Amino acid sequence: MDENKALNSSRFKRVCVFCGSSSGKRNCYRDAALELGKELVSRKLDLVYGGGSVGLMGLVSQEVHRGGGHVLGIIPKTLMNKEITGETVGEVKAVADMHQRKAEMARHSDCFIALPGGYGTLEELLEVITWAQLGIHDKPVGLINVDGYYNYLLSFLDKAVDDGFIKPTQRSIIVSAPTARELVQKLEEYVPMHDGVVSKARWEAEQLELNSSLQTEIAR
Ligand SMILES: C/C(=C\CNc1ncnc2c1ncn2[C@@H]1O[C@H](COP(=O)(O)O)[C@@H](O)[C@H]1O)CO
Repeated sequence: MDENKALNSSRFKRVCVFCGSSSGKRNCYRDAALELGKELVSRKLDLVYGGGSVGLMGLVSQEVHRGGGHVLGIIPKTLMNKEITGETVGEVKAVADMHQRKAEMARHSDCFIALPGGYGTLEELLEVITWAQLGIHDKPVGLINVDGYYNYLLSFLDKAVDDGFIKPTQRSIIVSAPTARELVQKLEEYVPMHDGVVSKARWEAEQLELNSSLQTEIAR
């Protein structure tokens, strides 16, 4: 198959990106954010992210927006102050709090990608892995291990498997690769495991309920 055809026929439509609200101290992190933005554009994939223009979040979102992709930023009302998150490109969706934000980011996406980041990125990444482990969703989850940034996290997960806290089958929920291109390709090929304990249908119904009460709250 020719490469352009392969790039245009993704199993995904919308990709959720978790990444630093800072840019980090090394150029490789900024370069990786821009490269991910370009990769999404080349595959005609839309972006869902935490909103705002700070740090790597700003770089990815601006790159996708510049390339003509749709950008959806999901921001809690308390973070909507431009002094905190900066200007957001594309569509902005306001939510009540951080919990609603994560649920909405997940609901609007077909897969998840983490770039380097800090506590916020780790928390978002680990939550969607936990949801996959429970069977709440079966969307692929991956991280871009830019210049070995996540080596310690990946080693820690191996230690958790060795010591019996993570099942070997569940270790494979998280996919990693050094570049955006390699990671997206791996996510395209990812086959979800099915030994979760919670019904996906029930979770989706709960999200719908939460969403309608949220709309009422925001409208007030
Ligand atoms: C606290 C600071 C800026 C806050 N601005 C943010 N704007 C939008 N989204 C944010 C912000 N901070 C965190 N997030 C979410 O968490 C992830 C980034 O957190 P990290 O700790 O920087 O890794 C990101 O994916 C957002 O969804 C001033 O630094």
